[in-house]
Amino acid sequence: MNDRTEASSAAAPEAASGNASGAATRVLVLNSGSSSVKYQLLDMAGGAGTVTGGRGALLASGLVERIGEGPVADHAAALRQAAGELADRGLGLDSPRLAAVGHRVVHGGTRFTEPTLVTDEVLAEIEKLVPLAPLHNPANITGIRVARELRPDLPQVAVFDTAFHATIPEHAARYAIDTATADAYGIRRYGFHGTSHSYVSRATAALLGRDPDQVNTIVLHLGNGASASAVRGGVCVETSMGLTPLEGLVMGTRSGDLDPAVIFHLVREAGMPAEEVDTLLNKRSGLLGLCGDNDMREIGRRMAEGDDAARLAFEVYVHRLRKYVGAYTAVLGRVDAVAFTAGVGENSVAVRQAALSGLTALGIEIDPVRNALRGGGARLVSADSSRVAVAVVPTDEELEIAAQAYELVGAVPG
Ligand SMILES: Nc1ncnc2c1ncn2[C@@H]1O[C@H](COP(=O)(O)OP(=O)(O)O)[C@@H](O)[C@H]1O
Ligand SMILES: CC(=O)OP(=O)(O)O
Ligand SMILES: [Mg+2]
Repeated sequence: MNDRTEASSAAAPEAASGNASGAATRVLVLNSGSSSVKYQLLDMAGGAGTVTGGRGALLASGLVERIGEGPVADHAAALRQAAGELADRGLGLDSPRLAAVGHRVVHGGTRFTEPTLVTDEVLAEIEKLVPLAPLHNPANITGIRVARELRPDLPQVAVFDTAFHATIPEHAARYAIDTATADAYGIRRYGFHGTSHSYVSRATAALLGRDPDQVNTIVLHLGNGASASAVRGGVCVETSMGLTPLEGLVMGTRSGDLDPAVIFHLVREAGMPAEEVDTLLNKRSGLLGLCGDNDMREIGRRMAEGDDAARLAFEVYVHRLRKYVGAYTAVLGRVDAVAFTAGVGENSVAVRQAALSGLTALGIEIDPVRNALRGGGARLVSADSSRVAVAVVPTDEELEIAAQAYELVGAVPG
């Protein structure tokens, strides 16, 4: 349990909210991952605003980790623990100040392309999408159920990872397989981490002092899961994750792109059942599969000690990134900015440097000194001579989810 609650806000939550009127202006955001639950309580009294403009005030945040490995038996237990932690600070779910709970839901299929008020019917639809996001949607559903149980009267808003990618043109969303089969089984590129790609592309435009509709950006979201997107004038036109969050970049434990025949080869030659191949590619591949570690910090330490497996894992990871930067440059035609975000993107000087060095022909020049400076907020790390701006832009999926949920409940009568 890593408690990030700010002591001052916890001690005087009402004062910290900047809202003395007692109106329901708070949103609790739940981001339930495959093995963790992140939560944030925000006060949106200033208005949902634009995400890069008016900001919600953070009242509390926390993280319940290692679900299933010890005292926290499952996601329901983790959510009850989170609710208990908030209650201990006088910020419990029973507060009349709460306007909504915003839930990150990873897969929204083709139906959910907007933030959606959760009803029984909506929940049933989200359940139907479990086979397309087996590591993520079940946790999101548990989050919704527990929050509903604790506060049945409160609006629950689902904000979908796939939503921002709904604008991807058909030629990029279609896989080149038999159309009838694809349509019968919903097989197409959906894309994920959309809340982050959306937020970061707008924050990058703001950093450049330009309107989002004037800026073409390649966003590299590099967390445990990792994905790239090409955003033209604020509209997503391509992304690296596909039917599920397995495609594309090399990730902590996921392979990303590979020849689909690898799967048949493992089934036929190694006698692996499909389930085992699924687990191999999702949980025992990526950086972990290549070198035994999925944390980029640990890989950096091992590389410094001359560890060859760690070095190779790093090189496979950045080679894939470079391929996507090149491909998305071709897709966009004109690139104004490349933006790095999430745990690895925001913190790994070495990944950013290696991924973008030698790309002068594409107009991309990273400045090693700027890149090595550790800083808090959004910042430029490109050389002055670079045609393309290179930026490090901290993502804030929770704030974006809160803003979207608050905007929606504001629009709902009653
Ligand atoms: N200082 C750092 N240097 C390099 N990598 C880092 C650093 N801090 C965090 N990371 C990486 O960020 C990853 C987690 O990113 P995050 O965006 O929090 O993931 P998620 O939201 O998917 O859990 C970790 O696996 C770790 O490799
Ligand atoms: C969709 C996805 O990969 O999410 P995460 O990075 O949280 O695992
Ligand atoms: Mg994340």
